[in-house]
Amino acid sequence: MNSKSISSIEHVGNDGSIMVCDPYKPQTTRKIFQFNQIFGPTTTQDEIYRETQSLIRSVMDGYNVCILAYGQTGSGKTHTMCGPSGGLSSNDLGINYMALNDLFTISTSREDVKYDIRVQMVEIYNEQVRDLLSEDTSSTKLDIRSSSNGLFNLPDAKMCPVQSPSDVMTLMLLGEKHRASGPTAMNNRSSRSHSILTVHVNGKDISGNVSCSCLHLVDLAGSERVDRSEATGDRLKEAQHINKSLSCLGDVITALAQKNSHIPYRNSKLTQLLQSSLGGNAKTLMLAHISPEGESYVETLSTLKFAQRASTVELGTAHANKESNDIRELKEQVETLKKALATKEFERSSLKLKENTVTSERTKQLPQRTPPRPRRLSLETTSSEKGSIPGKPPKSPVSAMTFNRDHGTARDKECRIDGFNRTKIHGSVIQMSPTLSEEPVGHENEKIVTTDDMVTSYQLPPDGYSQYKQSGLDTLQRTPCRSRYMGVQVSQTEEPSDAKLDKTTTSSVAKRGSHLRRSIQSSIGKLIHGSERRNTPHSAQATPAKITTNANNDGASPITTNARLRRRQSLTGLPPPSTTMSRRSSLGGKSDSSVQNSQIIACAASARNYKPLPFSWVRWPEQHQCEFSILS
Ligand SMILES: Nc1ncnc2c1ncn2[C@@H]1O[C@H](COP(=O)(O)OP(=O)(O)OP(=O)(O)O)[C@@H](O)[C@H]1O
Repeated sequence: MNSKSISSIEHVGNDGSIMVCDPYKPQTTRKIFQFNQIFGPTTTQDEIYRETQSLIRSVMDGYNVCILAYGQTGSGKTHTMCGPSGGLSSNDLGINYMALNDLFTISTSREDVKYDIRVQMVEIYNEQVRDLLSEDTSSTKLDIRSSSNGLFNLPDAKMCPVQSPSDVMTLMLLGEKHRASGPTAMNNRSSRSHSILTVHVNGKDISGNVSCSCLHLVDLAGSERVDRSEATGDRLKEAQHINKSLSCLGDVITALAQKNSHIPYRNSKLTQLLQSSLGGNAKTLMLAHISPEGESYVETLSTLKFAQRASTVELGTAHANKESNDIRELKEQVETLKKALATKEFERSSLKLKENTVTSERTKQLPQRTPPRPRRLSLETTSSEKGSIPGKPPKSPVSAMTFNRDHGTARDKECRIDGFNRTKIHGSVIQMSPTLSEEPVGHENEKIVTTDDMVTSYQLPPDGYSQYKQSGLDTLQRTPCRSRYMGVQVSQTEEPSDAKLDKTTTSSVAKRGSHLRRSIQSSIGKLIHGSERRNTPHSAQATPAKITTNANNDGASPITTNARLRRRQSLTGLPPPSTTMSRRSSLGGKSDSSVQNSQIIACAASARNYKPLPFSWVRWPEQHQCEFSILS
């Protein structure tokens, strides 16, 4: 303090009170603050340390302790904590050194406890944490990690074991050397960073009881008014970071004092690292440094207000981090069991994962070995398979009808029915959906719906339809009764107009769905295979009769082969096929009617292609049935 300047401190009481006023505005109100202890300018380092010695000793008992030096720049923080700048003399040693020295003294005095003391020293410079005990501090930027107990620490900071006070002296000189400092108008050797010296103390007595604690000795950078410190360039940048982090510290102190639910520890590296000391169960001591000169009245008032606020913070009850041998053994057992459990869980999950992998691989391989067989398909396939056995009739489609009725009816109700063909199309799709839903959806299943959507009028397969159009047979589309199934519908409704059909169809959706299904089912193994069987003497009569039965759902009006052939001939003008002609030759053979044959050839070729896959038999005949119906 300049001897010529006027002091802002009017009175210091023995009870820890202090009264300040602005010496340049004597008429302003005096401010009185109350603290635990006030130290004057003539107080020695040793006297200050003695006030803190009890705290230092409690570190050896397992308590966490933090001593902070706060105040404006040039107020003596570094002097108090580290001692005089430029070297350590035995007379003016700072709290840091004296504290560590004391720890060693206590350590040697307690013969029944073995202590392990390690030291870390870091600084927060421009909001970056740097290791002061590392040889190359510029490249050693430390990350703050959150530990399991929610507190922050610096696991990557160099931890130096110390055996004696001389070790401590060496490390502190190294840290001071590395610490960022620079001259300002307020201080020739102003600290431009916050330094944190952390002493980790682990003790273990002869009974096996252990204690673990740490001591934070914090020398904060001084708050400064830039107009007074005349900081520019790097100094200005440093000052901004310093003031910002100190502001964050003030926010945390304020939040703690007001017992807010949220404490903004994460707003700065400083408050993160000091979280356990500021709001935890540590024993914390703040040394507030002020400059008594009148020019610093504003800073002094600010520092005193801050310190008073900090003094109102209620820390949690400090407790020693001690563990008895029994507790420690139990904890070790718990940890061992936890690790064993985790290993078991891992093995179990690995096994489960393997099983899932094997299952999925099997599932992938399954379709290759066994093609998907929809329920309805099984009926039709059975029918076709049985149909290949002479004398054994195809399986009745009743079960398929029963199965499809429910689903088909439900779907029919949802659909907008605007005509026979649309109704039929939906019927055919609906028949597929419940069947397909029980099997893995295959590519061909998707094609079914697509094809139905595309060929809405007559349910032709796309390729068949194009060939059909090219052949000129599309004129048949305008003929209302080209489909056998349509013929059945017409006979029931008598009027094929859309309006009547809508009424009829809507009122008897379920029936029509059944008819459709029966029709398609009967067509699936009978129009295709049946036509093959027609070439054999025993099946030539049975197959068309079954088709009609399925279409009419009553089995009362069988159609003979001759009638069928006559009708085909009347529609197509083709001569009746030879009885010895196989289906393939009759459809795809050398017929005069290239138009009809080309159409049917497409279907037959499709049938050949799809034949190895029973699944395809389900979807293809539906289209084939319609195709065949139109042409027949
Ligand atoms: N109690 C004291 N007795 C003798 N000299 C002191 C005392 N306190 C501080 N000084 C001197 O005042 C100057 C500034 O002190 P110091 O560097 O400790 O301040 P500071 O608060 O740490 O400043 P900054 O925040 O800028 O680092 C130093 O030269 C220091 O030796």
